[in-house]
Amino acid sequence: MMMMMMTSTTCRKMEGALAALTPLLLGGFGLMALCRLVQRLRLKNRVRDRVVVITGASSGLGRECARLFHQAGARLVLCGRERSSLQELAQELTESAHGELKTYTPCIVTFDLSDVDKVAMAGSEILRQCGHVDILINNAGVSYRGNIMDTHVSVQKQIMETNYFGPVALTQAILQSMVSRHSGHIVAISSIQGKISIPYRSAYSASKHAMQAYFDCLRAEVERFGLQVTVVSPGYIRTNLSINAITGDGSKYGVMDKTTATGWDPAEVARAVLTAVNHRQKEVVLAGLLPILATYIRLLCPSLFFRLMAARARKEPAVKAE
Ligand SMILES: NC(=O)C1=CN([C@@H]2O[C@H](COP(=O)(O)OP(=O)(O)OC[C@H]3O[C@@H](n4cnc5c(N)ncnc54)[C@H](OP(=O)(O)O)[C@@H]3O)[C@@H](O)[C@H]2O)C=CC1
Ligand SMILES: CCCCCCCCCCCCCCCC(=O)OCC(=O)COP(=O)(O)O
Repeated sequence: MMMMMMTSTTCRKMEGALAALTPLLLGGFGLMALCRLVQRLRLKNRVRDRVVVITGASSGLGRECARLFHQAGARLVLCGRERSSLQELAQELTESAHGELKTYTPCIVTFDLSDVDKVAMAGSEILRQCGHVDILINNAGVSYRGNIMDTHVSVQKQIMETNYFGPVALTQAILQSMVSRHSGHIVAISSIQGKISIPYRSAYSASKHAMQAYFDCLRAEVERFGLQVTVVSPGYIRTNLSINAITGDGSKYGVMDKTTATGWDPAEVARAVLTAVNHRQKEVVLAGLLPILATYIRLLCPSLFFRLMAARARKEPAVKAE
């Protein structure tokens, strides 16, 4: 009986508290919904009907960017080395259900980023086909696993050619047209490894540091022409990057690393790229607490960072066994 009384008293108290809280809760939810509505109304679509070139569109992050930018009404130019995988993607996009936005059949341009002459020709071909480029997303890239002592210089060059000189050559090929039109946005997909260097990634990290420096410089130089430059620095993303990575002797690494397998969803990173374009963000760092902390330690207390990295190098093998 005592128990029932207590329960019914508690229930009444709870009902009273709930009644008092309800307007507050409803007000809170209402306010949140209103904020979201305002945010959506404020969100500009700077992609609709625009010519958007995406390198490395055949897989991973590039593929997700292609899906998202296509849905947002972009006129896509899909780039990669293999026509068949890009054709398959173009077909998937063309056949996918559309919302109320007009969508376009993507164009395809194939070239190898490590051949700068071919890259320049591809840039001209893109301009010939589309007239101009509104947004260039330098996404394609290749990673590397190995220690410096056992890595052939040709491998160091190969990674720099694909990840740095390729994007530089493509940007250069399209830049003059953007400057003449006083309009254009160039996105560079770098990495958190463009900000900190970790052991056994020399070539990759160097290429991403170079990319960061080049595009920071470009941003400053082209601002007066009304052009935008965004550098995106993600942490691990769940793609085939580690499988496609090359080792010190140039062979394929071929392993899906745990860090990659448990990384960010590429669709989520693609959404951040779209938001960066729509909001004209100059820099986006998309990483967890530890990598971000590491970038601050590198900046504010380099000696600690060097000790941490040396300890990491001692602990980890250069190339993991399968
Ligand atoms: N996955 C991750 O953890 C992270 C990735 N990034 C960056 O994201 C970008 C996309 O990589 P991700 O999607 O993860 O990896 P994927 O390996 O899935 O995709 C890489 C893309 O780059 C293209 N590519 C590679 N080499 C060349 C070349 N020589 N010429 C032309 N295209 C080339 C590939 O196209 P194809 O082989 O069909 O020619 C492929 O479409 C890269 O710049 C990477 O550094 C940044 C941080 C973390
Ligand atoms: C006293 C405080 C201790 C704090 C410890 C901080 C040190 C943590 C080190 C963190 C290193 C993060 C590395 C992140 C690397 C990364 O996300 O790279 C993204 C990529 O580009 C992945 O390419 P990969 O080919 O390497 O898979």
